Amino acid sequence: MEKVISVKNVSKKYILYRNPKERLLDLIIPKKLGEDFFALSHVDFEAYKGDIIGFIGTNGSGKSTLSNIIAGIVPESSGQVNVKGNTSLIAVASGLNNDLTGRDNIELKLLMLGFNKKEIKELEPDIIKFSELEKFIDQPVKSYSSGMKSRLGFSISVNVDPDILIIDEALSVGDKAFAEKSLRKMREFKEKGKTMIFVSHSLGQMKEFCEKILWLEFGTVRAFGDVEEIIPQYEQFINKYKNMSQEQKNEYRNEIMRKVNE
Ligand SMILES: Nc1ncnc2c1ncn2[C@@H]1O[C@H](COP(=O)(O)OP(=O)(O)OP(=O)(O)O)[C@@H](O)[C@H]1O
Repeated sequence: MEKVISVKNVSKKYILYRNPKERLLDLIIPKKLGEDFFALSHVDFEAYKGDIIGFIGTNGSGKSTLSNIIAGIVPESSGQVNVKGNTSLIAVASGLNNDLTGRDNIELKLLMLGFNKKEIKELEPDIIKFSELEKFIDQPVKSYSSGMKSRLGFSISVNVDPDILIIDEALSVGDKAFAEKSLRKMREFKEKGKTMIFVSHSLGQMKEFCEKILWLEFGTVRAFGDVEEIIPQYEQFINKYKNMSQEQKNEYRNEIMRKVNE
């Protein structure tokens, strides 16, 4: 089996400032202002060609950060990331220019991906058809609902035939019919042996679609394994976690962070 994604000891640090003035001062005066915050800490993860992997974890656990790093949209602060082949990320808020029309966004994205004019003209009708945006395709994206944006992003990403497809919560907005159609398209990708990463809070979709699960917790890897093994453990954890008080949750978080930094 060919390894297509390798993430080794990856951390992502953000500096949290109390206000914009502090951020600006930090740029001008080399005095350390702001607080370090690790969205990811020492993450190891790998994927092989044809793997279909779900990322799960509570809010803020680092799923989108890791997806963005694998897609090459956000740089890691430390560690090594190797990705073989071209990736396409579908996220609700990803890569669309609000001032341009839907059609211009399609053309811009395809140009950036290296398609020539002729190829763009060939692909465009399929993308527009799949998006079901019809007469809205020549309206500026800022007038679109989040579901419409997601449809446009999804249609571009699946029609450019990427080697690795990363879908971050993009199926949770928009209507059921489009989500079904998108799932069908993803099943086609699965049959073609493409590698896919799927970020979702819907455990039903995860069970239906994924083979492996990466469970992230406060920016660290809690578990990585087969879907049948990890999802029940996660469900059990969630039931316990949601009944904890804020204090217990903080204590739990601190304990995990202590272990990671040992
Ligand atoms: N640009 C940024 N600056 C500062 N902190 C950030 C930035 N981007 C993300 N974070 C923080 O990093 C942490 C991980 O965020 P991320 O979006 O990866 O989590 P997630 O698991 O995808 O969450 P959710 O399920 O809510 O979408 C969060 O605490 C978030 O606030």
